[in-house]
Order: sequence, then structure tokens, then C-alpha cells
Amino acid sequence: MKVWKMNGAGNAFAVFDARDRKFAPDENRIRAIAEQMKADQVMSIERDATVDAFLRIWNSSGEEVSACGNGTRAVAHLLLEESGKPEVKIRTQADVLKGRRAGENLVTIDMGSPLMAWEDIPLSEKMDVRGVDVRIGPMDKPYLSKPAVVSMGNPHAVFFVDDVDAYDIPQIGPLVEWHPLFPEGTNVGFAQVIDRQTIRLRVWERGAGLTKACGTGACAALVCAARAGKTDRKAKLILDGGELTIDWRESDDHVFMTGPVELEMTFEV
Ligand SMILES: N[C@@H](CCC[C@H](N)C(=O)O)C(=O)O
Repeated sequence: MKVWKMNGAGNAFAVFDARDRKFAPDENRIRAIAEQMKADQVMSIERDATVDAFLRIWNSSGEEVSACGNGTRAVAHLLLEESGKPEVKIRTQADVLKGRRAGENLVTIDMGSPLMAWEDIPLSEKMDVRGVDVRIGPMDKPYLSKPAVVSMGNPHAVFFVDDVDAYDIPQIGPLVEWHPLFPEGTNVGFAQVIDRQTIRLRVWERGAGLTKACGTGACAALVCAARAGKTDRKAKLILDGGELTIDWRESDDHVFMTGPVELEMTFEV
């Protein structure tokens, strides 16, 4: 079976070609692969007669998840190269996503519409998604509170802060990731608005920890920022491992994510 080690803006992936061979790892196997290949997510490309491929995604902690923006960009890169087509369609558990080339080693994915209803994120109770009741720090004086929430096919909570580097993300991230308000857990973003077209972002990913970049996290941060009037609908997101351009199109509500993809190595197992 062919295996690719790839990254999207530093978000690291081990991608298995399961189109002609069965790949059905259990959680322990996923954890071992992720550790050995230093991958944030393990993914498999499977056949799907209605689209170019089905993409299965596991977090490095072992559980299967429904969406991965950078991973979809990485796999779109492989399928675009392989097929020579101008556009590929990839089914994930969340949606059918379209990918196309945006330059050399640059790929754009149409991530579809963000989900804003509290049940869709999901939250465990009805709440204003523009700032939910989560507080970090002393009860009377929390130093972080009211993250905005949205689903990009997976749950995201985004704290808007003055300085992303002032927070101990590995300490705070897990407290929010499995807060009772999020029955399926959540990815946790720390977003600093630099100007109306620029956001600095760090993400504590559900089931993977602090990664160098999170594609759905970048989409979530832009949507939450634009929804609150903090930025325009198109902005550059500066992550630890690279930059992503996110464009939340007004005409059809779709979010487009563009950024770099790197194929680090290919081998057979
Ligand atoms: N790295 C991803 C997100 C992967 C899944 C996430 N950790 C989750 O549990 O939802 C991205 O680029 O979007």
C-alpha cells in the first residue's frame, strides 16, 4: 500500500492509499502510526463511485473524525496531480468538498457553509453562539471567557485575544476541549485580530493537541471574526506553520481555504 507523508501549512499527515487494499486500523494502530510518523492526523483515501475519493480521517489520539481542512487540501493535491483534472471532489463524513489548484503547491478547497445553530456545533444546551458561557481562570475574574463557536463540519470554539503568545495553550486547550458544553469535544482557537484582513491564530486541536496549523480552525476563526464585525470576510490567517487565505463568500455563504501543501515522502508498506 502506498503511503504519503504530507503537510498543509505545517499540519502533519500520514495518508494511506486504501483504494485497492483494505485499511481498517483500530485506535491503538492509529496512535502508533501517528507517533511513528509524527502526524497530527492519519487519513485513508478510499474508492467512492460518485466522487473522486472518500477521505477517512483519524486524529492522532485514535478516534475517527468528520472533517480536516488541511488534510483535504493535501489529498486534493495528490488527486489533482494524479488525474490531471482541474477540480476534484472529495467526500468526507461531513460533506462533499471540491478542491482545485491555486498555484504551484497551493490548493483551494470549497469548505461549504459554516453551521451556526447551537445544535449543529453541537453544544449541550441552547446558547448564543457568538459568545458561549465558558470561563477560564478565577470565577470572579476569568482571564478568558465567551469563545465564539461554529461548526466547519467539526466543532470549533474561538477565543479572541490581544496577544496569542501570552496564553499557555497546552494548559488551557484541554480544559475547553472537553468542557461539558461540548458533548463531542471541540477544537479550540486563539485568534488575535491584527487588522481587518489579518488574523494570527493558534489552535489546540481536539484529539491532536497544539498543531502548527488547523484548516477548519482557520475557517472557523475567520467566520467568527467576520460575523462579529472584527474583520472583512476575506483575510490572511497566520499560523505557526504557514499562512492560509480564507474567503467567506457572500453570494453563497461558502468558505474557501487556500494554502500550501508539501509532499515530504512517499513509500510502500
Ligand atoms: N487539522 C484539521 C482538523 C482535524 C480534526 C480535528 N482535530 C477535529 O477533531 O475535529 C484541519 O486542518 O482542519
